[in-house]
Amino acid sequence: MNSADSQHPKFGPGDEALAALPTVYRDDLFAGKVVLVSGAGSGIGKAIAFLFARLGATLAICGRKADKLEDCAEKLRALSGREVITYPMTIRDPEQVDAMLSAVWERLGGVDVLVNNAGGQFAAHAMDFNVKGWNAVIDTNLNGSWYMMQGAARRWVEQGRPGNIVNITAAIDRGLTGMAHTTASRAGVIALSRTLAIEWAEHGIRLNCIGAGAIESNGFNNYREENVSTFYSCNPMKRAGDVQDIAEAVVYLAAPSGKFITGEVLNVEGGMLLWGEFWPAGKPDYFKVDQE
Ligand SMILES: CCCCCCCCCCC/C=C/C(=O)SCCNC(=O)CCNC(=O)[C@H](O)C(C)(C)COP(=O)(O)OP(=O)(O)OC[C@H]1O[C@@H](n2cnc3c(N)ncnc32)[C@H](O)[C@@H]1OP(=O)(O)O
Ligand SMILES: NC(=O)C1=CN([C@@H]2O[C@H](COP(=O)(O)OP(=O)(O)OC[C@H]3O[C@@H](n4cnc5c(N)ncnc54)[C@H](OP(=O)(O)O)[C@@H]3O)[C@@H](O)[C@H]2O)C=CC1
Repeated sequence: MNSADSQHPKFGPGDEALAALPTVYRDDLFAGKVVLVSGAGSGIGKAIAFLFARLGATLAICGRKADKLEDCAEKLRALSGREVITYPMTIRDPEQVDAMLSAVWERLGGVDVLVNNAGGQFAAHAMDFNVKGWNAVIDTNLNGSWYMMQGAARRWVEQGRPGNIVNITAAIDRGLTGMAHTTASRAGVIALSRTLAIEWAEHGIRLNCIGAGAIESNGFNNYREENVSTFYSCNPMKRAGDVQDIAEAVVYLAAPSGKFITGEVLNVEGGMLLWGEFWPAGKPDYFKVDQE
């Protein structure tokens, strides 16, 4: 997405709108804090970065595409007047993760909050997955998030300072048809976070997950139009969430409001776990009920 497109994306708010979205938080909540957001060049990650910048944080952002990151960083600098570090890399490569974390720690002296937002999947029925596709999703969402978590935690322990991790996952408790690979990877991140919340409590490290439902964002561009339309009716609210719903939930968990919360999953999904159908790869005939 180039700079012009980022003002008028097909899905979700443009940059100008993003910078002015209403928020319940006070504008110095993260003053003096450093926040690292992965996948912040677009969609939900960008909204998270914008909100933390508005709340006084210094941002470091990473993702694969340098141009998207730089475009986002320019807007963040204009918004906050503070330094913003960009680091193009893939979270799938542990060496690139390590190099990025070292660079951020060196430039900013450390990080207070890590938001593991980078990730994704493709919509397909599980019978049709090939090995490469399965591995790509697991490697990105599960392994990538793990490298980031361990790398940050090691540095926090070394420095003797507390840390805070929020992982963006999906609302998977009822399964997600057409996304079996992502449910496996997100369940892995959730189980990992619960376990690490115990192991790393002695170091003052808190870890929590957001279970996102259908959130209107740049990510919708990866799905066929006829399937995207179902994302707006897959919950009792019969609408998609917006990127600020996730950004504000992340801030709630990362701020002092979340100081007694760890190992938790906060589902932000408009009630989708109670009711609704979601068919990102199309509805199989088996589930089609004749309407009389
Ligand atoms: C019960 C009610 C439930 C309601 C639920 C609501 C729940 C929430 C979910 C809402 C919708 C979800 C939204 C989002 O998550 S938005 C999106 C986030 N962004 C993305 O997903 C980014 C786009 N995806 C990717 O980047 C890729 O999918 C991937 C993660 C796999 C990374 O791929 P990469 O580009 O790095 O490529 P690789 O070379 O490593 O691997 C590509 C291989 O992957 C396979 N593949 C890719 N696409 C498809 C496809 N469409 N069908 C089948 N297989 C696919 C394939 O093996 C690729 O290899 P080849 O290219 O060599 O064939
Ligand atoms: N939108 C929704 O309804 C939902 C989204 N989610 C999850 O929320 C997160 C954000 O998604 P969303 O904003 O919607 O979609 P986007 O596709 O806009 O965001 C995904 C981000 O992840 C980055 N990314 C992907 N792979 C890698 C990698 N290997 N290394 C580094 N960065 C990577 C991308 O950056 P780049 O292009 O530079 O690689 C991109 O900025 C994802 O994990 C997504 O699966 C979960 C449930 C629902």
